[in-house]
Amino acid sequence: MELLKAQDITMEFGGLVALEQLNFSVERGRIFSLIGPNGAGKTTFFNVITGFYPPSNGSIQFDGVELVGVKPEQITSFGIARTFQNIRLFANMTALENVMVGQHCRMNAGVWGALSRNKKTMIEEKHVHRRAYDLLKQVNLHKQEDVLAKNLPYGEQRRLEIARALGTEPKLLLLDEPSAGMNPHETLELIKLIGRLNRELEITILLIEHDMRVVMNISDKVIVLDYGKKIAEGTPEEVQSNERVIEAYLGKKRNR
Ligand SMILES: Nc1ncnc2c1ncn2[C@@H]1O[C@H](COP(=O)(O)OP(=O)(O)OP(=O)(O)O)[C@@H](O)[C@H]1O
Repeated sequence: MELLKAQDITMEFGGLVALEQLNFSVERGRIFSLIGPNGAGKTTFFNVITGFYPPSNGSIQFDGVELVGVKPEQITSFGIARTFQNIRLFANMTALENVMVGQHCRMNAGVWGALSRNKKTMIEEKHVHRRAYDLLKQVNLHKQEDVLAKNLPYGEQRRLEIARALGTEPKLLLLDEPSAGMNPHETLELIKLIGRLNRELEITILLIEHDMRVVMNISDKVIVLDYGKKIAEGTPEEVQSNERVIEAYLGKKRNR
């Protein structure tokens, strides 16, 4: 069954059409990869799903709810979380604090509760603290709970971003180039982590990825964009041998 369904999504920036009448579905419980050459529109699509860019046309249904026109914070509370191509952590906060911030949208205490530090707020804070630690455990970073984000190695910063995203309790996790800058060992750990989140926490995953080893290893389905259009969709094997995909990557017969 579809968890996310985008219909006829067009995104224009001035005269540039970054996405053109894109139809795109992600089935619940699966791992989908979104690939395509540089500038194909992959990150733009993430920005449209998460409400950062209102599309010029089209609709996106998530778990039966329309997302177009909804603010990013509300989309997060519906159950969509993301990580970014360029890591966006709070550099001077510890690993644990970064994850605690991620849980903000699921907390009940408002500003007054936090300031007055009443009993209810204190209990909630304790809960948030414990859950943040559990999430660090999920990504195998619990031993680094007190390390400032900026002092973590690159691969660990990427895993911390994932833990922070998990704090929002997503049904759908969008990962933008999660393996970028990772060494082979870190990449292998990432592949295992993504598989575990999908299997054990039943999180549906859509990832943008350039590393074909990652894509081929973990994807149930691969969707290929080129110049804002979907040019192929299928299993990793099907997509790998698709003529249009090979042309797009090798730059043959390009007419734009
Ligand atoms: N805010 C913006 N204003 C103007 N043009 C934009 C904006 N964001 C993206 N674009 C353009 O839209 C097109 C698609 O960009 P996008 O970043 O989505 O591609 P991508 O497939 O994610 O590329 P990469 O793999 O290099 O990250 C590009 O031509 C880009 O320059």
